[in-house]
Parts: sequence; structure tokens; C-alpha cells
Amino acid sequence: MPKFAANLTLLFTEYPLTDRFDAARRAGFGGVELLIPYDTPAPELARALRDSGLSMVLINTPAPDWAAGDRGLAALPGREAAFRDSFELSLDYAAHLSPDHIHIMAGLASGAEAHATYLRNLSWATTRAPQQSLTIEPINSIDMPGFFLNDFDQAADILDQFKAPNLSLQFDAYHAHRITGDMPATWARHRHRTRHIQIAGTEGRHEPTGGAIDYPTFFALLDAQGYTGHVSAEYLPAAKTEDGLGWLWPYSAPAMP
Ligand SMILES: O=C(O)C(=O)[C@H](O)CO
Ligand SMILES: [Mg+2]
Repeated sequence: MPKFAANLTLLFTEYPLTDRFDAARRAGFGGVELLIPYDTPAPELARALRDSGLSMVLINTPAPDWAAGDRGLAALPGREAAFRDSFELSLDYAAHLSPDHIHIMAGLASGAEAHATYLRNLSWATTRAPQQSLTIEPINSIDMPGFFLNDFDQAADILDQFKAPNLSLQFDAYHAHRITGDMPATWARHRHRTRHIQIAGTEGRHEPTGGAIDYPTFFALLDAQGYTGHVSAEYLPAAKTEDGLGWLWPYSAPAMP
């Protein structure tokens, strides 16, 4: 059975942030991820994490002004100093939260200069934090127009060129479906590069049920292939989070009250 984590940026938003950790535990998750933890002091998050007994699976590098359209800095020419500062901030948070992975957000950019900047920044980051697992994630261009890393083969070229032991693929099955139309084939091509998986339903990015991806079959395949990473629920609950968790119950029952 895969190890399931809850994305606390999207799930359990009915609760204040620090209460979401325990809500995830009660629901049966074994880990959590938090995309943008930087508005809450790291010690406060660390306390909530410790009290819940869960592990932190993933944080993202900052997208300094999300509301203004920032989606990360790694591929932005001329913003190298800001990227390094933002990466240092994620390392500060990592020192408190010990995430399995930090996702380096590429940002909105395109072209050769952005590509060169991205490679330079990734190279710097992999050297700066050799013990920290780092990921890159292709994100589909419909949900996030202009995001630099928007294709799995593009990510594979970069990873294969780098061969950095601490840099790997974050495989979001929802994005894989939106980008290629064939999530299982995309997984087959790229699973050896993957250390973290995220899931969502293909209809409205809601619960991972129905829709074009057969998740029970995918989870069985992950078991058969010996995948040891986490599978994070990164979706928009269609209603109250707890009301949509039936998909998790065959794998992990909610804790008794
Ligand atoms: O959009 C996604 O799928 C992600 O995982 C990014 O980290 C967004 O922040
Ligand atoms: Mg994702």
C-alpha cells in the first residue's frame, strides 16, 4: 500500500493551518505537505507537525508574491540573487520541518535564457544543499499558463543532463494526464526519475475518483513496482474535505475518535 500524504495547502482548509496537521492524522494520512509555509513561523509549524506525529513530505521554494503572479524564481533571468535568498528561506524551514523533499518552483518564463538560468540555479541549489532531496515538477500550461517547466520530456532532459543525486522528478499524475493525455504511459517513461508523486481527479482537480485516471490500478502498480516514496493528495475537495476521503479508506482507515 502506498504511503499517503495530505497536501495541507489544499486539504482541510476548513481548519486553521496549524489544526490541519491533526485533522490529517485523524483522517488516516501518514504525512503532510505544505506548498507555501512561509506566512507562518517555522517553529509554530514544527510544533503542530510534532504534535500530530506525522512526517513532512514536501515544501516548495517560495513564490514571493503569489497573488501578483509569482510561481517561483528558478528560471527567471536577472532574479538569481532573489532565487538564492528564497532557497535559503526554504532551507531555514527545512531545518525545522525536515521535509523529505523541497520542490524548486521554476516560475513563469520561457526561452533559451530562462533555460540557461534554470540550469545554473538548479546547479547552485543541488550543490548548496547536497543532503536535501530536491524535486522539479512539470505543471500543465492550462492550469498555470507560462510556467517554465510544462513538459515531462523537458524535465527528463534536464535531470538526465544533471545526474545530481539529490535532484529528481515530482510526478503529479493530474498534470501528467493534462499534459500528455496518457498518465500510465508517462509514468512508465519517467518512473525511474521520480521520488515524489501527487494525485488528483481529472475532473475539476477534485478527489482522485472517477475521471480518466484509474487510481486503484495505479496504486497497485506502485506496490508491484516497489515504489517507496509518498503519494500526496493534492486536490481541491469538492465539498468538505472529510466528506470526500472515501478513496483513502481501502488503504488507511480514519483514526478512532
Ligand atoms: O500545482 C501543482 O501541482 C504543484 O504541485 C505546485 O507545487 C503548485 O504550487
Ligand atoms: Mg503538483
